Amino acid sequence: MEPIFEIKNVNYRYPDKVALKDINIKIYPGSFTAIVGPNGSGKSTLLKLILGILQLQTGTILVNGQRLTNQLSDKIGYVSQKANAGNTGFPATVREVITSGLTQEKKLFQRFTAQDRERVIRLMERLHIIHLQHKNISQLSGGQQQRVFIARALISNPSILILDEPTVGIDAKHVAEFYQLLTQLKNEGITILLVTHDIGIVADTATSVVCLNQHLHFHGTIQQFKSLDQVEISKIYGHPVQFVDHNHQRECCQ
Ligand SMILES: Nc1ncnc2c1ncn2[C@@H]1O[C@H](COP(=O)(O)OP(=O)(O)OP(=O)(O)O)[C@@H](O)[C@H]1O
Repeated sequence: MEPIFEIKNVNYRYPDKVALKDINIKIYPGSFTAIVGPNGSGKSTLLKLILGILQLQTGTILVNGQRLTNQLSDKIGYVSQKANAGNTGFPATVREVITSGLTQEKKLFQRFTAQDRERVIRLMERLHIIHLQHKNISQLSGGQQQRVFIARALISNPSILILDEPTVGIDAKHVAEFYQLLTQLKNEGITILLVTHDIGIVADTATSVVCLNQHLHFHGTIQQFKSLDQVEISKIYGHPVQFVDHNHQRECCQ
């Protein structure tokens, strides 16, 4: 199988800080990859390079074997770290927020069609937010808002969904529902790339794991990741990280 993403020999430095050193990663279609690592380890920088928000300095990133272009970036849906917290004062309804995800594929002044409206409704049904369609986004809980931002990212039918710490500020019950939704999307064939601090949730939902700390410290399947011992994981994090058994599953306390 050909990788959907190939990151080759990528280095990145900000004026006063080296963020990434010699990163090589292959991501395969239909996988759910969690990118983990301590604060400041380069996770968001890597996502921004993949998304073309930051320009590559060295190395290459291929999507479906090609360098990223505007056309290819339509295949990627993105939910940013600030998506829920930053938009709470935004005066728009759920339906308007999701419809705004279609503007990328519209030409200037092109109107939304009945088909577009139908697509938005079908997606709201699929994500169980149809009952919220006329509510203002600011009236929703963090978990509901996050579903809406995922819907906005999915409306252009991307084959890849990239999320940067999407559950910050969301309570435990809604976090669990949120990961069920991501698992459902993965089962529907969407490739998922998720930056998170939550290793416990990763162990339950991801199929592969990338551990960053400037360098690539680990890249393998979830089974290989679970078989790493605590000393190895603590080395990656630069401080002790302890796995505990909870309901026969390993969870992680940092
Ligand atoms: N615009 C910037 N200018 C200068 N340095 C930056 C900039 N953005 C990030 N950095 C630095 O680059 C390093 C990597 O940052 P990055 O945001 O990629 O880490 P991260 O793993 O996503 O962190 P966190 O988990 O805290 O969100 C950090 O030391 C950070 O301070």
